[in-house]
Formats: sequence, structure tokens, C-alpha cells
Amino acid sequence: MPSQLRQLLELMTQSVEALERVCEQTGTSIPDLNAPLTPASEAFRRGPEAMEAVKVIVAAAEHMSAIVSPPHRQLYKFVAGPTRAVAVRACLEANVSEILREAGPSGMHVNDMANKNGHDPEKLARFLRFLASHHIYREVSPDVFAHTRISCLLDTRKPSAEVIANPEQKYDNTRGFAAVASHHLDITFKTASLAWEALADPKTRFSNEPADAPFSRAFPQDKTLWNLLERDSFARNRFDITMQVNADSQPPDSIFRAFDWQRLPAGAKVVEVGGGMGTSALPLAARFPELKLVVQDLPDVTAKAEKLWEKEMPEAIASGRVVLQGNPPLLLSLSERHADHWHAPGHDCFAPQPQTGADVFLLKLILHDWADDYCLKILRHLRAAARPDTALVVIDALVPYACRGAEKEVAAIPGAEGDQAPEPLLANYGTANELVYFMDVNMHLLFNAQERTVAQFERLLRRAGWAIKAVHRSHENNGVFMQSVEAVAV
Ligand SMILES: C[S@@+](CC[C@H](N)C(=O)[O-])C[C@H]1O[C@@H](n2cnc3c(N)ncnc32)[C@H](O)[C@@H]1O
Repeated sequence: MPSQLRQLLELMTQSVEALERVCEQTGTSIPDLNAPLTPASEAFRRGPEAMEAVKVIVAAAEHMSAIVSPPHRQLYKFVAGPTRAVAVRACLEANVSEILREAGPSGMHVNDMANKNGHDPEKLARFLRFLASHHIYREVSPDVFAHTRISCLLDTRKPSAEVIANPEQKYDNTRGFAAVASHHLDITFKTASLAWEALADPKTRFSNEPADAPFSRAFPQDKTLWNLLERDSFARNRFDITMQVNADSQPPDSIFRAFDWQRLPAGAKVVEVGGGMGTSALPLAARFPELKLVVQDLPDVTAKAEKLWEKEMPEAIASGRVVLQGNPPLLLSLSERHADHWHAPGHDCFAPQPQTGADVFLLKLILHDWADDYCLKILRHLRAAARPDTALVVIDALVPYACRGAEKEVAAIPGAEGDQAPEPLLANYGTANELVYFMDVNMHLLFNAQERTVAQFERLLRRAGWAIKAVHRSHENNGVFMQSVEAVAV
């Protein structure tokens, strides 16, 4: 029997060969790390065979590294997490990426960068060298740095002079990863520093209240992220871009595969709860003009969404086939939500759902924002407003277990079992699926909430009078992130 290391190497070899085969068939090529990031540079990964090969290569490489590395080095990847974040944040917010884009492939000396952005060149060099060791930027010659395909993601694509002069507007009208990185490196990072204090404190240890989440220790004046976003337009804008980038990370037609929309009769009503700017509703309204869409969210979001819809699809709002419904201000605890004054007419997802007779209720990236008790409230309101044939579509991450055979509990549900990696890889493809665990911890930090396994969704939905009919997995996002769970009333 070959060693595990050899088995992993064999998997890797097979996957590299598969990838090269796909490239040959599709006329794509595996790009140079130092080449510019373009849609064409990433085209080689398209299609299920290439995606599978990439997952195996990533999982096998990390697995081999874990086997042969000194254990303390492996652990340091986690222990030193904050230092990595500091280095990325410093380069991101000091506008290094905009400056380096303008410098071109030969790069720029840190002294010249410092002349532009006013930062300490020696500190910049140390951060850049750390990141260059992870292929985020590269050191062309001593203290001269240039972009890689990875660091290009930190570039807003705006002129460097503009972002240096107007830091508050840096992310306005951008639609890329720079805003996402800024959101996490600011809000999530500060919150993470106090997570253990919330876990250790007997008062908050077992609490699932959003106001007891680590977030509220880092931002005591706000208590929840939603409150912060209401008062801070810079953070709100950056958060909205983060949602848009999430949506963009899926092909534009992915919402069409989340449910069989074609089967709905003309005039059918789709109600999206917490629909945000309309990342799903906009493509649905464009593809299915016969549908009536109601998009509910908080008032400040709805106000922003109105502007977007007026620009993108004015006819839909004017004709009334798309309705944007704002909510009363957000309260904090379940007890407050139970208070009499809360049941004023409104469209908050914790108030009774006014839209009865919907054909579909859509909840995209909503349940992961809330602990079970809160989700039950949302789901029970939808159940109370549902017709017997109303479908509930939940789009969220589906957390895979790290061991094999764990989804037996839900094996009877079509699509419930996700792909498992070949042995001896971890069943969940290890770090190739890391994003879903990052999101899960992120939800804990910000909201005392969580991502869920299919079995957890099934138990939660059953308690609220729903049952999963099918899971519609797509290969995009590795079949785990932003997947669709279709439920029916029981
Ligand atoms: C993670 S975002 C998802 C937005 C959208 N579904 C998407 O996929 O782009 C969560 C949304 O829930 C909204 N939200 C938060 N609390 C809410 C409440 N009590 N009632 C309705 N919407 C709420 C937020 O404003 C935000 O737009």
C-alpha cells in the first residue's frame, strides 16, 4: 500500500492531467501567477471537471503540507492569522494596489510608493514581503514590488490619486473584492479580537441574542451590525457591495437554477424577505416579466434599492409588478419583538408576514444571519402566511461535515448529499471548501448566528411547519456556498 503522501501525489497528478485536458478542449490555459487578473485568466476553471480537479489539487496540496510540515508551523497558520490580516489591510487601505497597477509589471520601489500615499516605506516593505511570500504581490527586486493575479483583487481600479485624496469615497461605485476585503478587515477583524471574551463570559456564553455576539463588545454603541450600518453610510455602502460581490461570484443565471420558476403560472407572486438591493429579484424580474415580485427589507436598504431599480428597471416599479417594501426600524431582542408595539403594520421579517397567498417565499442569505430561535420566528410567520402549495426557497451555505457518511439522516432528500472528495482526502475537500467555515465563524462573530448543515436545516424547517422537498446543488461555489433548499408546508 503506497503511503498517504504518495496517494495524495497520485491524486494531484491525475487532477493536473485532467485540468490540462480540459484546457486543451476549451482552448484555455492555466495562467501565470504574475499575469494580470482578467476574466480570461480564470476561464480554465469553468465546468465541473475543471472545478473538481482544482478542488482536489488544493485539498491534496494542503493535506501534504499538513503531513510533512513541523506541527508548530501548521498551527502557526492559524495562530498568526491576525498578522496576515494586518498586512493585507495595511496594503489595501494604503492604496498600494492602485499605485502598483499604474506602475505596471516592472513594479515600484517602496520609497516611490510612500511618496504617493504618505506611508512609512519600511513598514510597507515588510507587509508587502510577508504577502509576497504567499503570492499576494511579488518582490521583483529588493524593495520593488509588483502585482500578482491575486493582489489585483485588492485594486478598486480607480486612479490612485483619486482614492488617496478621497478615502471616504474609495469604494463608491466599485463592484469588486476590495470592498469585501475592507469590510472583513475592519468590522470582522475588530470583532474577532473580542470573541473569546464573549465565549468565556458566563452571561454571554450560551446566549444566541445578536446583542450578545462578539460584535457588540467591539462596537458597544451599535449592538448589532444592522444598527452600525444604519448610522454609517461608508460601512453600509461597503456591505452592500459585499452582498453584490457574493451575488456576482455566481453565474448570473444561478438564481434561475435555484428553483423551477418556469412552473409558476403567469401573475404568480414571489416574496423575497430581506431581499436587499435585489440581487435575485432583478434577474428574476428581467427573465420572468409575468411574475409579481415583492422585495422586503429595512427602510434604508429599500430607499437605496428604489434608486437602483429606478435606474436598472424603472418600468417594473412604475407598473407595480415589482414592489419594494421597507420595514420599521430594527429592534434587538426577541422579548422586544414580542412587545405589543412591535405588531404595528410593517414588513419586518419578525412581524407577521403581510403577504399572504405567495407562490414562493425566497430567503437568500437571511437565515445564516440569525440563531435558531430567530429563524423559527421568521419561518413561522412565513408558514402562517403560506398557502398549502407555497414553496419556500432558502439560499444559504450548506456546511459539509469533515468526516464521511455524515449526511445519512437526510439521505432520502433528493440532492441532500453533497460531493465527497476521493480518499485519502478529507470528505469535505479540506481547505478547498474553507470559505464555508470562515462564513460560519463570521456569522457567530457578527450575529451569534451560523451556517448550517442540510440536517440542521431540515430540523429547523420541520419545527416551523416546513419540510425540505429537494436540495438544488450547483457546481459553482463547490456545491456548498449559496446553495438552494426547496421546502414545502407540512
Ligand atoms: C446578508 S443580506 C442578504 C441580502 C439579499 N438577500 C442578497 O442576497 O443580496 C441580509 C439582509 O437582511 C436585511 N435585514 C436585516 N434585518 C432585517 C429584518 N428584521 N427584516 C427584514 N430584512 C432584514 C438586511 O438589511 C440585509 O439586506
